[in-house]
Amino acid sequence: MKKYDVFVLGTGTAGKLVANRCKNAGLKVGIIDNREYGGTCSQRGCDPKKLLLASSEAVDYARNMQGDGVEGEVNINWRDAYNYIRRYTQNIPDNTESSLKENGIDCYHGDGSFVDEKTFVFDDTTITANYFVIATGMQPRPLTIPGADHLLTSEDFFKMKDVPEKMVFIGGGYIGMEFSHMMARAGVKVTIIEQGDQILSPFEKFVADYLMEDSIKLGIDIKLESTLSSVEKKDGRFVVHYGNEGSIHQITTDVVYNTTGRVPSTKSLHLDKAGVVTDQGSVVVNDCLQSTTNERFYACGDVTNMNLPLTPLSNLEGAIAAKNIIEGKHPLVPVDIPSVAFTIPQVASIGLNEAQAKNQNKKFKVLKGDASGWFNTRRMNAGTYAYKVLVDDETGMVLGAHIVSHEAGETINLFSVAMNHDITFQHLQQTVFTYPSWANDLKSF
Ligand SMILES: Cc1cc2nc3c(=O)[nH]c(=O)nc-3n(C[C@H](O)[C@H](O)[C@H](O)COP(=O)(O)OP(=O)(O)OC[C@H]3O[C@@H](n4cnc5c(N)ncnc54)[C@H](O)[C@@H]3O)c2cc1C
Ligand SMILES: NC(=O)c1ccc[n+]([C@@H]2O[C@H](COP(=O)([O-])OP(=O)(O)OC[C@H]3O[C@@H](n4cnc5c(N)ncnc54)[C@H](O)[C@@H]3O)[C@@H](O)[C@H]2O)c1
Repeated sequence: MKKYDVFVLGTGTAGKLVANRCKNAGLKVGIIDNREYGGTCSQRGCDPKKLLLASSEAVDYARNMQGDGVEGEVNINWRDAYNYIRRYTQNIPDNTESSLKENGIDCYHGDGSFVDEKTFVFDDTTITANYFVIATGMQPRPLTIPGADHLLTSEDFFKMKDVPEKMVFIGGGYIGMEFSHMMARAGVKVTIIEQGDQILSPFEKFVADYLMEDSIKLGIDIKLESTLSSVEKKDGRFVVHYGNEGSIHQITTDVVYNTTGRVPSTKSLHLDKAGVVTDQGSVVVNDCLQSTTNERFYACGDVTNMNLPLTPLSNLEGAIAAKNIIEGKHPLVPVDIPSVAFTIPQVASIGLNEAQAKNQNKKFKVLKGDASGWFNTRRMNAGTYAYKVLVDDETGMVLGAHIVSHEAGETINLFSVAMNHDITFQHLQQTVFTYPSWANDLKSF
């Protein structure tokens, strides 16, 4: 039997942060993970994805500049790119664990569950704690269609040593689109089967449509309003059956990735025995990130029912959960959250889209345009560049911004500063920026 002030489940972005903050405040802290330490973002999410993307970006840049200063064919060497991410990820588990231990946190490995409101058990160890923190994140959504066991996930993507000739992604969300763009640039014939009527459904249709057009030009075959029905293995390949407009179609391919979303990792924890209520697996928390049904429990990161599952939010929520455990009442103040899909071009967004602003009866003006001919894209033959910004008539504040461009993920951060610090769009436009730069383009929006 071990007793802690705080016991954290999960060693990803959120879990590590809570554990370290609580320990630094003088509390006795233990942490556990049921797999290697370090979590999703650094090992099987954002970071390895961006490392892989670096070669796609380099190739794309060089190809666009052919005949305008660059000559010679440039291609992606996937095996080298695979080794490149391995070199980055391989030390993360050990480094994460040793840094937690050096801070005086007790580190455990195991797959445990709750037996009552204050007791967690794994192997032959029993843990009691004043506070438990659930930071177990999410995992790929399992599908139940016939042949589901043939489907690979985003985790398998990062273990792929060589690229096949053909690939199918089920789901054209963040992961499906980001991976498709990398694969198409590596020479793979990609098909996306997406049940919705647009790709990247959380994004404003105006910018998602530009990406749709670019993706098609890149050679990606996108089947919208199409739902996967089954997958069968045939002669060492896979036949994907999907429904569209009432009939069933099929595609033969080498690999099929399930990129239909992610679900909270809470099933094996038996949170019900601890009196912690969940909603579709997500831990239901109040604005202090405390379980609404057991005050000994906090939750943060992807596993909560609070925010979008993104790394900056796992960080933010981890910090708030720690502050509440250490000091008491510190509610999470709602913030405007920027988000970007790392395709080429990138699609980025913050705040309300036009339909949402109308539904909320806002009075606003829409600044929208195609900037493909502007200097920033022209100088690198980068092609697509478009924006839509919603500005409140009364306050002059930005209600929402939506951009598709080579650097949309950076430009959107300027809107985040403005929206989160009450800077009007006019003041943003009046700011002096470097020239020529993407930030400076805001003056012409
Ligand atoms: C392919 C991909 C690309 C992404 N790209 C981006 C991006 O570019 N930008 C961005 O902001 N976000 C991105 N995300 C999302 C981002 O990775 C997550 O939001 C973030 O990692 C969540 O952090 P977390 O600490 O909440 O959970 P995690 O990092 O998932 O940590 C949860 C930890 O809990 C452990 N765990 C699970 N179950 C148990 C259990 N029963 N007992 C003990 N431990 C358990 C897990 O092993 C894991 O170590 C991406 C995700 C994926 C999959
Ligand atoms: N750049 C980033 O910030 C980034 C990158 C990757 C992941 N993420 C995070 O991870 C989360 C999960 O990403 P994701 O791409 O797995 O999920 P997602 O929710 O973004 O996309 C899933 C897509 O699959 C479609 N779909 C679901 N079931 C289907 C079916 N049976 N047949 C066909 N299509 C189907 C959905 O309509 C949706 O478009 C995201 O919500 C995001 O928060 C962020």
